[in-house]
Amino acid sequence: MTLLDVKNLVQHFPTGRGKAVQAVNGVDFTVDAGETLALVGESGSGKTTIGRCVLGLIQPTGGSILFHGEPMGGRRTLRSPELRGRMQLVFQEPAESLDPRIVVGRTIGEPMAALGASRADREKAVRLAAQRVGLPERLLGSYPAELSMGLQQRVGIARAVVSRPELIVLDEPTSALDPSARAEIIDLLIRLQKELGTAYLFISHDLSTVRYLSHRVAVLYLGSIVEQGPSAELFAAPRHPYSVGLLASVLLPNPELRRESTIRLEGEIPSPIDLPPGCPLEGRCPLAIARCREMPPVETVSPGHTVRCWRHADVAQMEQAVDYFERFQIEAERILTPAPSKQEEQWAN
Ligand SMILES: Nc1ncnc2c1ncn2[C@@H]1O[C@H](COP(=O)(O)OP(=O)(O)OP(=O)(O)O)[C@@H](O)[C@H]1O
Repeated sequence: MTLLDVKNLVQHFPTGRGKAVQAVNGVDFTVDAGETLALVGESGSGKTTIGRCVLGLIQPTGGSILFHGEPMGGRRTLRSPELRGRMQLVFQEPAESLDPRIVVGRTIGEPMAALGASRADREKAVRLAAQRVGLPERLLGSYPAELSMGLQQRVGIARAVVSRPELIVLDEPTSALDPSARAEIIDLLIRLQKELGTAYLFISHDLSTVRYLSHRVAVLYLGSIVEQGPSAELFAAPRHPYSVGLLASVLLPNPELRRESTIRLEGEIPSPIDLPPGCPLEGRCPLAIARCREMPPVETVSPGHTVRCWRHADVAQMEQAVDYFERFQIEAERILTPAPSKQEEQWAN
């Protein structure tokens, strides 16, 4: 069942000099009940802006966002009475999203209070949510500053799941965490999705976590989705030069896995105020031809997989030999598996 249907979404922010930051430029995607769609891209590619539009927090310049077939925006936001508790948000910085003066048990219960739950129901829901996210009950009376960053993020997630929402927008939920807390939070999010059937819109620039969590991936560049497809397919055989560049850049730090990438992106990202008339990647793409400079690429669609690139057939051919999927598996495991502690090492020997 389609939960969220985003069509031709456009978000431009006027700069005051007759120009505008073209943050989102005609984006289409859907999210089904219970699935995870990852929005990936470098800083400034428009991920957070899309998340804010989806939750009705900003009014898009154009296009439509349907949640259960009804448009978002105007008075219909995640806080409107009809949608309260059905959509939630988890932020990147747990400390900033929690009120330092309020004990975490009360913070977790906020969505239930907004729904008008009785005190007894609220307390029951808070205990259940804390249990679900692995937050010991004795910590419910603590203040955020008394908890580690990983536990603070568990509080943020408990607050998001307490009302059993259908959709959670997760905005870089693990990027502020150390590797071991990150791995735990990823496992937790996967488990919660299985238990509760919640859909996730997972915003991230970190491809190694995206690979673990998402069913489908949409790759954003300068406010456009350049490639979108099933996660396994996109990681195994990316079809857009930008996706290849992103994947290769994650693998580059590890010399064991490094391979001379066939496609390297160099040069400056154009300004979102002055986007080029053709493909926005043209100036950085080693495969670019005259047509790329002159005309924006049309979207090529094969079942479940879209790509916007005039050279996509050549990319597919060039990248066939690279098993990114296998390389990612190894690299993601290396990144996500915490090094054993000194004590563990002593026990092992
Ligand atoms: N309120 C605003 N006014 C003007 N420009 C904005 C506003 N919000 C975002 N932008 C611009 O829109 C573009 C997209 O920003 P956005 O925060 O959505 O990107 P992002 O991919 O989420 O980046 P990051 O990973 O750094 O959060 C950027 O150029 C940003 O400067």
